Amino acid sequence: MARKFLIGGNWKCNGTRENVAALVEVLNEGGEFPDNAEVVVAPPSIFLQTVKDTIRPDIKVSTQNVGKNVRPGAYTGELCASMIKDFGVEWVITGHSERRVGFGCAGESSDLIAEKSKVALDCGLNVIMCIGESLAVREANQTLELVLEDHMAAFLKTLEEADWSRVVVAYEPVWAIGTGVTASPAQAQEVHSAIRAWVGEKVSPAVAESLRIIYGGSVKSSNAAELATCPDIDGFLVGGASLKPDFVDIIKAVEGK
Ligand SMILES: O=C[C@H](O)COP(=O)(O)O
Repeated sequence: MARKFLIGGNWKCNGTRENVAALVEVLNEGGEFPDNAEVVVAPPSIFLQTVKDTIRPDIKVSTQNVGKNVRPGAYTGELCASMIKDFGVEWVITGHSERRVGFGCAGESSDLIAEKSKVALDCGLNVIMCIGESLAVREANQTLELVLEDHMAAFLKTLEEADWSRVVVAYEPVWAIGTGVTASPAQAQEVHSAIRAWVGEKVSPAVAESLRIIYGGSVKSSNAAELATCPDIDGFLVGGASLKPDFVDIIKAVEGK
């Protein structure tokens, strides 16, 4: 069965009330989306309510992170999985490289990210789990080692086979995020296909076949169509361009792919 493309817009820490409303309007007036595209946007938490209430029904909403605790409690600054579920949000993002690095604070480890992902899955949420290497790792020829044996291995250790049906893996090379440098289709395809083969071996061939592996890193409408022709690229996680009308063109770029 063909995998449906997942196109995610990660708004990161961007937006004012005014331009969030304007962005929602652009998306709402963006016309019909391709049948083979599923669209999710992840606004900053403070805008979740307004986006959820005003965005077109065929765009789902996601948080950009999730706490590791299932239940509400004394966790200042966190959103917990049961709270997100109760609020009616269906998706969460985990393990974005910006959270792994930590903005000058303690970053999130692969084990913590896997733990958070599992908690979210157990609460019935869908999870976009991010992985990806830095430029130094790529230049040292250690991309697959890091992505598979560290990032993916932590998920493997923590998730059960049934969990993978609500998982999307987002491969985001850190050197391509926000830099304008996109991985070439060949570079992205090489890693995506290695991830799928690894999942086939370590989890099951059926899970590997149905798993959506999306690419993130300077995706724009000008490169989306070509990336979408790669057999193991099942969509995109878009940062900068998801804040612009270009996001609608990225969604439409997967038409017929
Ligand atoms: O989550 C999205 C990625 O970090 C990609 O960001 P970017 O499209 O601005 O490069």
